[in-house]
Formats: sequence, C-alpha cells, structure tokens
Amino acid sequence: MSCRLSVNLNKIAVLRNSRGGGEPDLLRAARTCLDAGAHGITVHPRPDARHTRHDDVLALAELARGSGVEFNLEGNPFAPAREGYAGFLRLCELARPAQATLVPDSDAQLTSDHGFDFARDGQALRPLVARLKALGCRVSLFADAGADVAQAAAIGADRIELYTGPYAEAFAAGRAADALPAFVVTAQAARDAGLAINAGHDLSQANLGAFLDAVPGVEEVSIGHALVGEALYEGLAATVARYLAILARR
Ligand SMILES: CC(=O)[C@@H](O)[C@H](O)COP(=O)(O)O
Ligand SMILES: NCC(=O)COP(=O)(O)O
Repeated sequence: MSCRLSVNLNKIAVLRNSRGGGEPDLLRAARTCLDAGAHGITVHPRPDARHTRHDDVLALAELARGSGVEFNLEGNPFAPAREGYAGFLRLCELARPAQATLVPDSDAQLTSDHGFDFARDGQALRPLVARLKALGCRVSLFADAGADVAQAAAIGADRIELYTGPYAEAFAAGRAADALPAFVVTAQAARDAGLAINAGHDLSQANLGAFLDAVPGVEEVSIGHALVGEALYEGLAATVARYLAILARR
C-alpha cells in the first residue's frame, strides 16, 4: 500500500481568519482536496484559535465521516481549555476523529517544533492514550528522529508521527543525507515495537519523494504549509486568466 496523503487545512483557516469572514471556505477547500484524491483531512487547532476553530473541527469531522475518509485531529493534550478552545480531549470526544495525533507544542510556538520526550511524558500520556482509544480513535504520537519510540508503543500508541522539520531544513541546505539516517533508524525501531509510522512537518513537493525513498513503510504524510503555498503558485495563472476574461467581456 502506498503512503496516504492527509491535507492539513490550517493555512486555509489562517487566510480566512485574516479577514474575519467565511472565505476562503474551509469545507470547500476540504472537498476540493478530497475530490482531487487526498486520503484524509488534518487540522491542528491551537488554543488561541489562530487556525481552525471549534466549529470548524466539528464541521470537518462530519464532512470526513460523510465522505468515508480519515479525519486526523492534532493537538496538545496537556494544553488547558480556555474560552473558544474546549481542550484536545474534549474536542476528540465531540469530533470523534479517526486519528488523534498528540503533539507537545505550546501556545507560544509559531508552529510544532519537536516531538515528545517519552521518558518524561510517558506516564502522563498513558491514560490519555487509553481514553482516546476508548473513543475509537487511532492514536499517533509526534516523535523526533532519535526518540525512544519503544516507549511510545509501551504506553499504548498505535503510531508515531515522525517530526520531519529537521529533515526539511537539512534538505533545503543540501544536507538531506546527513539527516535521513536517524529517521531510518527510528522508523525501524518503531516497526520493531509494533508501531505504524506517519510523518509530517514542512514536507513539500521538493523534499517528499527523497524522504519516502529513504524511509520505507511510512503509512501517511500530513502536509499543509507547503501544499497550500504550492497551490497558490500552481493556481495563480489560471485564476488571473479568469479575471482577465471577465474584464475582456466588458
Ligand atoms: C504537527 C505538525 O507538524 C503540524 O500540525 C503543524 O504544526 C502544522 O503547521 P502550522 O502550525 O503551521 O499550521
Ligand atoms: N502533521 C504535520 C501537518 O499536519 C502539516 O505540517 P505542515 O506541512 O503544515 O508543516
């Protein structure tokens, strides 16, 4: 089975939120991705609601369920609830995502930038993983290359998501070969521990192929930032042409 693509729609929500209205429409964007063949939809709502919000999560979960595709909800299970953010576990109870991906990011972070320290966080994660599994969610834990992923299996996770930010950075600097061995070793350790493997963060058309060639057996990649940026480039010419056609008819 080849690797599946889950499209992260956070950046569509950022664009929408910048004007305060409903455009671009998140559900339309989700449908467009699914019509194009994407295997699933990912969002990573933050407690400060700068990306997708509570109602978006519920609407996208419904759309994914109705379309028979995976909805992957990402978040920090330790971040407290606040006005506008019910908390990750509560959101999962309400949205029932097919996959819950736990990420140890703090509010102050621009974006996710590391995986769990399983030796430190394992005991606290264990009951949360069990609760999510009782809800029917597959549970994936965000992990750095080099993490002790056997401990992720020991606390009940189904998968790890390899944090690929450092690979993307190395690739851009022409040093992919330096970064990849740690991912290969960690992926093998995950498989040995009975875990399936997802990967994500800063993957792009430029760096994805080389990653998957080097790290066999990745089941799913979730991609948002680069994909949305690339969609702008690849859609701009056609869109400008449509505006010009409107002008030309007047
Ligand atoms: C876990 C992960 O890597 C993604 O959820 C990422 O955080 C999304 O990127 P943004 O924070 O830029 O939306
Ligand atoms: N889990 C990673 C993800 O959902 C998307 O990350 P990015 O492509 O926006 O960096």
